[in-house]
Amino acid sequence: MDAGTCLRAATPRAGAGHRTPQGFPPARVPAARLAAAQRPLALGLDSRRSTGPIRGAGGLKGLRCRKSSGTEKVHYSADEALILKQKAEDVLPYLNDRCVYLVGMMGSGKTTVGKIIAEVLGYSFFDSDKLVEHTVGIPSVAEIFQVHSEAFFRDNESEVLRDLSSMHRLIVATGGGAVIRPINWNYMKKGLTIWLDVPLDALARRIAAVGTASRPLLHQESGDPYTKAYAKLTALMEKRMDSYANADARVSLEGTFSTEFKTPLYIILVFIWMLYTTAKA
Ligand SMILES: Nc1ncnc2c1ncn2[C@@H]1O[C@H](COP(=O)(O)OP(=O)(O)OP(=O)(O)O)[C@@H](O)[C@H]1O
Ligand SMILES: O=C(O)C1=C[C@@H](O)[C@@H](O)[C@H](O)C1
Repeated sequence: MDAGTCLRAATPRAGAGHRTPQGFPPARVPAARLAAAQRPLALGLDSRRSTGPIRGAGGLKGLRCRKSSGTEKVHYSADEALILKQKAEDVLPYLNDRCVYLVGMMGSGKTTVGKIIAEVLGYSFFDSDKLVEHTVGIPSVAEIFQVHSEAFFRDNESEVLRDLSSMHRLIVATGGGAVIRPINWNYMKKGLTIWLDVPLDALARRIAAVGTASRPLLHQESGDPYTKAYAKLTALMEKRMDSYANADARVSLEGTFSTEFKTPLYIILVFIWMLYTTAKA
């Protein structure tokens, strides 16, 4: 499948009119380049390297990024890394130390993409689900839902977002449902918000592949995981579509099951481009 037809960057509202900034690649990277990850390069996603003290930590003071269970390396060729570095340098002055919040449905890649973006920009990465687990003292969102309730989880999620909103230079992967509470938008709008919009079909496949146990809103005891996840995601998306559309920008992924998308370079480039246009606006 042609990458250029599968992935496009778009603004959530029609007519916002983002222009391609000078020097940025068109929203298309040759497949050959994507496949050319020959020389592994120092763009590792090591969560332990993104853990420096953060400014204005408020209620989350002293907390460090704990999302990853280990070191995940994403290998780029030297050419690709250079492109990313240059694009990051273009974006940073416009970000002006603001936080970037990634919003989107469960499985849309907020964590995967967020860690890479943080690495590229030299920002710290946080996952709001993990922060809720940390503050509540229960190791999984599923257990928080079980022991307490969804409402309890949402209250804590709002508190986490409030605390994060006083900080700087963070990439935050938000929980899939963080968008449903208007107060959370008050917090997130202190930074930039990007909606990672992935077709439900791709989401259901990804989620079915890893199981639904960690995602309480999708969990079911029996039945085909893909079919059930797809049905539940569809219902959730119907309720949330307008909320996601509050984001400052939308990155839309179509036909994501092409193997090309296992290499996130293209997505990252589009993200950086969206950040550039949004931050500059
Ligand atoms: N572009 C992609 N192509 C294929 N698989 C992907 C892509 N991005 C992420 N994935 C896979 O999809 C799954 C979900 O990704 P990830 O955890 O980053 O999503 P998320 O939005 O943070 O989810 P949640 O909100 O449920 O925590 C993971 O197994 C990840 O490897
Ligand atoms: O979409 C949702 O409502 C959720 C997504 C996850 O990230 C968790 O925040 C939780 O499982 C709820």
